[in-house]
Amino acid sequence: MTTLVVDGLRRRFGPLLVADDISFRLDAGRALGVVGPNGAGKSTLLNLISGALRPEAGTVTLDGRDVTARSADERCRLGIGRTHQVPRPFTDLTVFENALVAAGAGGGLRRTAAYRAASAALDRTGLRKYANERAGRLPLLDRKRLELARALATGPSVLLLDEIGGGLTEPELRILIDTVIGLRGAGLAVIWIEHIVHALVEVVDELLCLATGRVIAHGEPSAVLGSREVREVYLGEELEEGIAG
Ligand SMILES: Nc1ncnc2c1ncn2[C@@H]1O[C@H](COP(=O)(O)OP(=O)(O)OP(=O)(O)O)[C@@H](O)[C@H]1O
Repeated sequence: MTTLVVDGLRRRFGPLLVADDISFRLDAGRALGVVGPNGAGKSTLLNLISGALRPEAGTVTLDGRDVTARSADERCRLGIGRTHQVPRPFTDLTVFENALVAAGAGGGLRRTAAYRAASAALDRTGLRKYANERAGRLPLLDRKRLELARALATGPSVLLLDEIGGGLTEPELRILIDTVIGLRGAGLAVIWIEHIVHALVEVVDELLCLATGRVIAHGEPSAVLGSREVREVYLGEELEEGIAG
């Protein structure tokens, strides 16, 4: 069973502490939502897990293997896949070619295995019918799906999602939520950063709230959303929306 363990992660940017002793574990088939105000350190946390950033202290362990010293490319091959907040497809390549590049260059898969992984990623994200479209021509929902498909094509056991719900309509969001529920059901461990709290609450088993790089609450979603400290850092708006939704 895949287990991601994050232990005591710490990172600063200049004088600013953006990850302050962050620890948690996540098993296969579980989903963790990460919330927190702008600048809380959510994307930084994903970057520390994916290897885009190195911590000053702390470790990231995947299936009992310490990957802290591994590069982002190596971690991707070991099973940590991610999406980016701003989708970055190769706009001149087709949707299938984008997934194929991710399977090969990101996942380290070759030939038939890469084709299979790319093809499965398009099926899981509902993009099969656009396989031969140029990625640059896709509307927003499908660009988000392609970002997800590219992460899936790398063959992850841990999937890191960075605000893939932003800018979508409610029906589009519904499709995305169902897709992520399916991925978790298929045994992936999912970490999803999202400002749209009601979407997160439908998918995740636990929530973690960050503020100024520190975990201020972590646990069952309704308990986290009900906590006074969490409500104080949000000062209302997004969180009220989340609870109402
Ligand atoms: N490369 C960098 N150099 C310096 N400061 C940075 C860098 N990346 C992020 N920061 C700062 O670190 C803090 C945390 O940023 P981060 O992007 O992790 O927050 P976030 O919670 O993801 O925010 P948002 O919800 O707005 O995406 C912010 O104050 C940000 O300005």
